[in-house]
Amino acid sequence: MMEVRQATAPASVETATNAELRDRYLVDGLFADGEVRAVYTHEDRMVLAGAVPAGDEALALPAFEPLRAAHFLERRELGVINVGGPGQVLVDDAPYELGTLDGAYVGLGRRVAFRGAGARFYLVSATAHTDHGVAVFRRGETEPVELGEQRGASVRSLYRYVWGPGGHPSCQLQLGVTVIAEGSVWNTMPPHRHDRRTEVYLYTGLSDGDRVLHVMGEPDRTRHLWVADGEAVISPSWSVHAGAGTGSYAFVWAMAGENTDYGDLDPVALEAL
Ligand SMILES: O=C(O)C(=O)C[C@H](O)C(=O)CO
Repeated sequence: MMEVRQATAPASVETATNAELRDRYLVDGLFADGEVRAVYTHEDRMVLAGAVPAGDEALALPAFEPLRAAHFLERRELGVINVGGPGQVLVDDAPYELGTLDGAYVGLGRRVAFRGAGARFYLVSATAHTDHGVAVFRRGETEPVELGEQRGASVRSLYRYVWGPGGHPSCQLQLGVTVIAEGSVWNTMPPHRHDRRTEVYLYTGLSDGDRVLHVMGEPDRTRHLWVADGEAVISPSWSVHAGAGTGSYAFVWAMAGENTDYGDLDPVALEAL
């Protein structure tokens, strides 16, 4: 199943009802046992998906009809983060083991499937013009960038997996995981946007009763979304993206667009919000 969402204009956010905001920017219901569920957004043509293998069967990544392709990665590259228990990503039948919050990059042209009851694979894809191979990223072996401060309740560790020069090369995709420290609540504070890319956050590790208050929109007219575990938010290039959790959490960030320079972001001063 693949849902298609259109690109949106910044001014429409100010007057949108809560239901309209959620329909346009919140992605829920991605994870269902034995299925691959996907959303195609026309914002930089990113695809987000959840793949949940059940039993011992391999679960193949389908060539969803809206792609009009013989197979999913015919004209695309893929990032994978396992947000569940241990499992395998099969790339052209070769197995790669991924533990919780480990990641993988799969380049143009390859066939992908997933295996492992208990694993939950979050997938992000962008259009691609050349093959950048296959790579696995282990959170335990990745040196994080430490950000934030205790007085602002924003201490967090940012694990960069695919992030442009210095990281594994890609056509467009950038991908990583940020883990909020115990006792901190804020991600991406102070916030930013990046005019040259779309970014998507998938929140994970939240307990059932907790939520993240995710802030979006143009800096001087922000709105918010309440987001639960396993839900994602699409941030078009004009939108700030930041959030505060009511409990501990992590999130997967992924970007696609004009460049692969992680540092190409436009900071927004708190006074401008
Ligand atoms: O907590 C943070 O700060 C982030 O993780 C920021 C994201 O990586 C991001 O928004 C990159 O543009």
